[in-house]
Amino acid sequence: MPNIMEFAHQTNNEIMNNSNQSPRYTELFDALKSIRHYFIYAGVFSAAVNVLMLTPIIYMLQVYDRVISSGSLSTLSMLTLLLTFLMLAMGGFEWVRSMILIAASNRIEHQLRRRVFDATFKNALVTGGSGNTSQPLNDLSSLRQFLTGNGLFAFFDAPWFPIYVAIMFIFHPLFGWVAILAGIVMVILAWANEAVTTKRLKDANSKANMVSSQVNGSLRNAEVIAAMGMTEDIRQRQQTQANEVLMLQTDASRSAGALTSISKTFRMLVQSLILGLGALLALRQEISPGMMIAGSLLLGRALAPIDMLVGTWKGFSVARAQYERLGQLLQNIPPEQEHMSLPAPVGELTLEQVAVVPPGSRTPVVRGVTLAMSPGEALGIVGPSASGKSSLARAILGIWPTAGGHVRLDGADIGNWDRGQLGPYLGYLPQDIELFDGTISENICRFGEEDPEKIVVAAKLAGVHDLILRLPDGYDTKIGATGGALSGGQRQRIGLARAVYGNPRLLVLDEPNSNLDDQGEKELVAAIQRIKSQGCTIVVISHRTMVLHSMDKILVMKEGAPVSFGPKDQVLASLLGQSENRRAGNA
Ligand SMILES: Nc1ncnc2c1ncn2[C@@H]1O[C@H](COP(=O)(O)OP(=O)(O)OP(=O)(O)O)[C@@H](O)[C@H]1O
Repeated sequence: MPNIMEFAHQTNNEIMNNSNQSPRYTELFDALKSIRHYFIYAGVFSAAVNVLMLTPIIYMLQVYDRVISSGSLSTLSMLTLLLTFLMLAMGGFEWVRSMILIAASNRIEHQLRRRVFDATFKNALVTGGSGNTSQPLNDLSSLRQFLTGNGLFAFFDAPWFPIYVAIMFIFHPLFGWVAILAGIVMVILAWANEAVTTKRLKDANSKANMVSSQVNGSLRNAEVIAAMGMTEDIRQRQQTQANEVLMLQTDASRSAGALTSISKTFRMLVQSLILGLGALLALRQEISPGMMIAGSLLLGRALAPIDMLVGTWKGFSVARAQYERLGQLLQNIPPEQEHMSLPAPVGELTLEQVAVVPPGSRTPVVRGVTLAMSPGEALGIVGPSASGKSSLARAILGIWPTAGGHVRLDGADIGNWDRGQLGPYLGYLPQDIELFDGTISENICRFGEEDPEKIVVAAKLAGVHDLILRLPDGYDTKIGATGGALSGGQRQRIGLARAVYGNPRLLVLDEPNSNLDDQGEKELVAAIQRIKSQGCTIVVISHRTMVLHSMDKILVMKEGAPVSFGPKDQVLASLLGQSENRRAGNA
């Protein structure tokens, strides 16, 4: 079946490795473009701030060259009044500028949060586990914070460098040349800073993220680790990687720290030297004493943003890496296409030559499954371990795309349904039942709007109502992410209540009885009968015969392919016959 391999190849290349394409990050760029007016306003206020920053210099020039020589107190008081007013205005403009940037950052977060959230989840699905990280959401909030941080102001102020230099040229050409030279040296220092830190910081960050997700994974399995005395080995593994992060970060911080010190020292030195140059020119009567001091102040002003750029380069590099990671994610995971709204499904399930390739893999694990189920019918899937049962269940639910053939619900390909619209009509109890942090009722109603009546109906349908009432806080009992105060069997049964919440039309149960005793299994069979009688199509993966006897049809899987499919009695009889033949052969 060559088309399966092609699909797998395409899946890997197109979905996973779009990173090979030239990075354009159109979506992220467009989002930033949509808030450009905020940056324009911030630029206008920056211009006003930068013009007003000349006020103290002009004031000083006037005081030196006019007030001191004329001894006019009224001129001094007028100038001082004007200075106070303009400085207050400058402070106000600076405040407005930072408010504008805060508004811009809130806007970008609102605009992208939902999309990044969806992409983060879809990424976890399509990468088959390697992309299970909340990093994109952290990246978004850090990027937003950078947009409001001080570092960004440097980018607004830096373009004013030529204007300050032009004024210095007017004072004296030598002043201008010194400023240009100093600016060039500072830019070289900033560039060197970038060159030595960026790669190290990027490596350190991705390693740090890996370490943190490994630690989270270890914490989730704390019991296994403690029981088998693995703490020391896990700690050492974590420590080795944490040391690498530390080394990379230390290296980057050391180089950045050295270059920042050099840059600061250089700026202070040049500022003093220009004062000396000014004194020389004043002695030669080429400039006034006021200009001598104004020159030094102007140089300080012109170089300040460049100095700030050097200081914030680290933050800028981190923000750029975040921008690239986010851009890459949004590029790899395009927004969900709008699907046409379909009428509520009745539960007609058809599989046509279905083939499945796990995300991130190239090998098909299910091939050629064809079957049809009517509403209210139950299908049992049996087969040895790793025969593709759970993979087929995921394809039936549309969590994994089919690599060949079609899974149809009410005639429409499961992939063409709008997930938001379809979700309430589907119920799923996976093999590893994950309950979420919250109360039992929140878990049962899938964290949607709590409807006590529907919650109790679901609990009764799943046969767990009495069990829940016996718990200390009943439906309000808090359970942690790992199931908290519940036993394995209780978790499984509450998972079943969550799956049947809202009267779904298609219910997929992956080994729902793995943690149940005989009594629990009897209750499960009764629950399946109740759910069936409501017209829900049920797919159950199970090894146990008690559950299989309550099914209508059975599919037997082996090594990813269907071995037989048909009415329960017929398939079970043939399975029984086969195993008796084997036993007779062995005897
Ligand atoms: N995320 C994945 N990425 C790659 N391969 C996978 C993934 N999940 C499952 N597989 C492979 O698919 C094959 C079928 O696995 P699946 O879980 O569907 O089997 P199963 O019949 O449900 O097994 P069991 O009865 O043990 O639960 C296995 O060989 C497994 O290694």
